[in-house]
Amino acid sequence: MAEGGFPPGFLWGAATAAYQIEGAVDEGGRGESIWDRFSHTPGKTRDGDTGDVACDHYHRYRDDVRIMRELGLAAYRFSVAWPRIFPEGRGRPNPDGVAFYERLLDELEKAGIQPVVTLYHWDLPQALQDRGGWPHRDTAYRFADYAAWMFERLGDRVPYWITHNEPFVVSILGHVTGEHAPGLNDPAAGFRTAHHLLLSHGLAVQAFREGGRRKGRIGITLNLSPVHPASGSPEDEAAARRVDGLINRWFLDPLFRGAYPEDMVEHFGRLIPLPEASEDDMRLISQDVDFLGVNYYSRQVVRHDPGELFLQMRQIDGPGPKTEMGWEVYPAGLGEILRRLHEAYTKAPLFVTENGAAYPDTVSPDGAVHDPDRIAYLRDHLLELSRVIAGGVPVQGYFLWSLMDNFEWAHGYSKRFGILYVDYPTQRRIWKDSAYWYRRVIEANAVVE
Ligand SMILES: OC[C@@H]1[C@@H](O)[C@H](O)[C@@H](O)c2nc(CNc3ccccc3)cn21
Repeated sequence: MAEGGFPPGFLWGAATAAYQIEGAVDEGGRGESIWDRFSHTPGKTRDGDTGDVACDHYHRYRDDVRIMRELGLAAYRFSVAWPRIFPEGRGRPNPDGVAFYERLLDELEKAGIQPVVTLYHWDLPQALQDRGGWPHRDTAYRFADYAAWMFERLGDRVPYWITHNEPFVVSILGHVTGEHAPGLNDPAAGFRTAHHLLLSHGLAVQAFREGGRRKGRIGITLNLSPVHPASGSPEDEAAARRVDGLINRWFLDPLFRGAYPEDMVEHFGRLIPLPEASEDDMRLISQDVDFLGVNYYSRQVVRHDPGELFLQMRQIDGPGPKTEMGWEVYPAGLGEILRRLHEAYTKAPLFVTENGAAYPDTVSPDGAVHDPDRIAYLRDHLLELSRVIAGGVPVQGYFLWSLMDNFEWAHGYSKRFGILYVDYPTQRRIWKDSAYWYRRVIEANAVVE
């Protein structure tokens, strides 16, 4: 392949998530989620922003799919809101809830766009949180019931299933730092959550396999980052290894090696009561997946800090340019993490299930949205991806985060990741320059200027 080129059939897509774009939180029989409760809790999100309306995608999905078709997307990654299917998280399914996703699948099918469905992108039914949430082992079995029901109902129409989006973020930001729903500060609950998310993934994979002949493929999506020491000192190298041990290896090792990383079990075991990891659990967790989804945004740079309780480290800014999130633009990190996965963890196909950047986009007097920094970010990461694939790593698709500006969790609507600008008061979608550029990349199946 020429420099910047991609293999024939490479799957070009864009990604979103239910709570970030759908809105209509009280329509169609949807139950409350932990993000409804969290975002309506004063002080938890910027300016008190909530997903009540978001991008109103619940009502505008036909127009949004039309734009996806005009972009030339081959695939669209979205998540199903569990509380739309099971408003109480369990029991009787809600026909209006699944009907929305069937309508969305109809539009995608008409547009020739393959659906990539994430079953859990952070919006746990509040009713399950009230019964203990992810720290409670029973929630893993409720997720498996939800997943099995979805496989039965939509399995013939969905070629790619992703069980979870970023168990690290759900565990740590939701249950240790408290920046995300349900907003806990309880490390022991965080590690129980991590184990139950992985267990629920394994139970779902088992249900998927037991469902007999299945046309689709199933995997999981992890946020993965290379972790570099701030200096070559032994202390900084060790700090980087510890951070790598939590962000990356705490999830990769159970999934692909059937055990938690020994060094980190030793490290955290001294600080926190860790959950029992039975052989049966680890066998379920480490079943083969058909693919691994990788969300990549940036690298981490860390130095030793003996005063920090959890990992004795301090994250520092890398020298590169920063996006609006304060994340360093570091395209080489995408190649580093993908090559490491292929060499050290799995020969399974990989997908970049999220990559993108937030910048302070504005609508120019001419009505256009000029976002050269985003185009540069995407171009550099796609050039890196092209080189990785040319080097033999089986990356089969790329999903840009995000199709449209949306509710950026605790940052509310203050951060814009979309290639479509959303004018929230009117809900107009305005193509940014990066949308026109991405359409040209897809048409060429190669990076363009
Ligand atoms: O922040 C941008 C996106 C977010 O909108 C997606 O819902 C989520 O899947 C997502 N994950 C990351 C990268 N991981 C991460 C790490 C620490 C804090 C927050 C996100 C970025 N993003």
